[in-house]
Amino acid sequence: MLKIESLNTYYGDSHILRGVDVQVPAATAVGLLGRNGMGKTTLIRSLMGYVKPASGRVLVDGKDVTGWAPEKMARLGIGYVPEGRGIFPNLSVRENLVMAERPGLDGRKAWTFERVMHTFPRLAERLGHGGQQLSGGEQQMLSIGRALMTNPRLMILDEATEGLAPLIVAEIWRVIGEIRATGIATLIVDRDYRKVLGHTEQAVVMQKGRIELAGTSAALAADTSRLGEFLGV
Ligand SMILES: Nc1ncnc2c1ncn2[C@@H]1O[C@H](COP(=O)(O)OP(=O)(O)OP(=O)(O)O)[C@@H](O)[C@H]1O
Repeated sequence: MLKIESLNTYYGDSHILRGVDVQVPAATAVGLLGRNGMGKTTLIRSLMGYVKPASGRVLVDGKDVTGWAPEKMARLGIGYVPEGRGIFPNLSVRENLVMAERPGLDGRKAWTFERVMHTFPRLAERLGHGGQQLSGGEQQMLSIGRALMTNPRLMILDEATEGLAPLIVAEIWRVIGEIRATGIATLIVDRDYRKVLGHTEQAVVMQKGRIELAGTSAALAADTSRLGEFLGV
């Protein structure tokens, strides 16, 4: 459903993305791997409309949506959980969730407030708390919950487990598994390449703004020498 073709993005004079091609087929989980600073977040920000690519195309269901604003991309059914979380700190947990609620493009309401509560019991216990009163892990859950309330067809998760305690990290991976099982396509960035490869069907590895490796996650996981070369593991 998402196709990125020959994307080039600059920050000022710095050429960051250098002809990136990535596809996320419907209901498929794709991992985006690469060391720090290789361009993963820039790729996501370019496809979501936060940064304007200099050239190349972003296609959703074959339609050219390059340069569309983030709100318009969200209305196409793309849920984005940004690195560093995207919640409203001054609103309560309930308000953060309810304001995000909307049916999917096809009218589906698979994800409701009740279901998000069921998925994240911790949030259910803190409905009246303000976003800023939550722990880092709870904020991350709220950020994922907000994206799910939009009933997306594709979820983009950028470093959703970063800086969290092991138990919370395990909880987030469990939820990622649940999201996948409901047929939502996912694009997952995470430092834990084993977990990424274990939770995706396909993966790409970025190095200095280029896709250097791409294939099934199983094949990439088996090619430890090449993974080591690009991920430094
Ligand atoms: N707003 C910006 N202005 C200028 N350069 C930037 C900006 N954001 C990122 N960069 C640079 O672009 C390059 C790619 O960064 P990006 O954040 O996309 O990498 P990443 O693979 O997501 O890594 P990380 O895991 O560290 O976020 C880096 O060299 C970074 O320093």
